[in-house]
Amino acid sequence: MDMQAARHFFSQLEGDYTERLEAIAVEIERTGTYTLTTDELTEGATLAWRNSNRCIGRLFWQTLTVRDARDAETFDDVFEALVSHLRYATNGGKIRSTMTVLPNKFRLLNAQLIRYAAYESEDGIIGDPLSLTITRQAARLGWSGAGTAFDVLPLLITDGREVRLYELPDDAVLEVDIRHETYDLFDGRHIKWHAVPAIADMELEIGGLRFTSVPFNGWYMETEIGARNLADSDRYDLLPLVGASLGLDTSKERTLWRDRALVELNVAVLQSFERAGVTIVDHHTAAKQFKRFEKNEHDAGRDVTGQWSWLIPPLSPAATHVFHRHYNDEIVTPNLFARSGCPF
Ligand code: HEM
Ligand SMILES: N=C(Nc1cccc(CNC[C@@H]2CCCN2)c1)c1cccs1
Repeated sequence: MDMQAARHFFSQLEGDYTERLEAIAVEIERTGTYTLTTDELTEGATLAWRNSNRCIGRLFWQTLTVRDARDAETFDDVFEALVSHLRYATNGGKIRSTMTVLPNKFRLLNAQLIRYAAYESEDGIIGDPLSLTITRQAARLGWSGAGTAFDVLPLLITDGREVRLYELPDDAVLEVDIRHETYDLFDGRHIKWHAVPAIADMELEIGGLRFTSVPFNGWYMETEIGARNLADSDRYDLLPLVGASLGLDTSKERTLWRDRALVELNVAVLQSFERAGVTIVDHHTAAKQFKRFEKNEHDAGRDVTGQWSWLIPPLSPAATHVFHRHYNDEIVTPNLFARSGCPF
């Protein structure tokens, strides 16, 4: 552990940290590491969001709620913290951006707090193909779902020695029925999606310290659901069904039936979340908010870093300003990284 990384972090905070840095130097001398206060942890997590190059939602970086659960001792403490996180963040649909910092000793095998299970059947996969592995792991631990395409997976929590399985209570998992106000897009099939996206497989780095268990949520941009989760051929693959339900000529690409199906599927997602009173942002509004973020950062004398290929939305990217400018993809800390330790 080096003082250099600690000095870099504290130099970004308001105020004089000379004495604090001297105390940290002593702590590192004695223990090889140092401990952040809850306030320092909160500030660091907030800066990490501001530095997340792939995130289009950064205008609201100062609104993050950070819950310090580093005192969790048992598996039950961890589960309670996660359920409490989901209830607080969901807030009846008025979603609050939240991060819970757990002790590094505990880790979630789930990539997201809420994900749908996947089952292999003779006519293909039922549910979310991304969940095939975790569903098998849950089954090995005695879990069996109802077998529908939208079975919420249990949490798999490990302390490095054993894995324990916890079912989320229904009141911690808000879901939205996806229906178009004008068309029956799914030929009567019941399609839904969960309200809160909560990432559980990334690590937070602040001042040279790695926090390896920091589930965090925001709200969805509709394209994540309508242009990827429900549309990708290796996810729910609904475009052919939507195209047929709209009466489009799906026999050849040049009718652009796929593009028409995508637009109506994304309209249905926006209409459904709005009808349910659940926070969501469309990709045009999200891009305009990101433009305001760019201006705020410039006015604050800071350079914006970003990764163009992730910042452009998957639907009509060139209709947003993001597509038409370059971003410096330099990685600054504090930041959030994929679990493998590298940021990409
Ligand atoms: C508040 C509403 C938010 C919106 C609408 C939003 C939107 C997005 C979108 C659309 C992506 C790309 C995801 C993908 O394509 O898979 C993304 C990436 C990301 N966001 Fe945000 N975000 C929000 C809040 C947050 C918060 C609260 C954090 C953390 C404190 C955060 C950190 C990140 C990170 C680290 C990535 C990159 C993920 C990766 O590398 O896999 N975002 N965001
Ligand atoms: N709206 C969100 N979307 C988001 C953000 C970060 C990461 C992810 C998940 N990315 C991985 C998925 C799954 C494969 C490709 N995309 C989603 C948020 C999730 C947590 C806070 S905001």
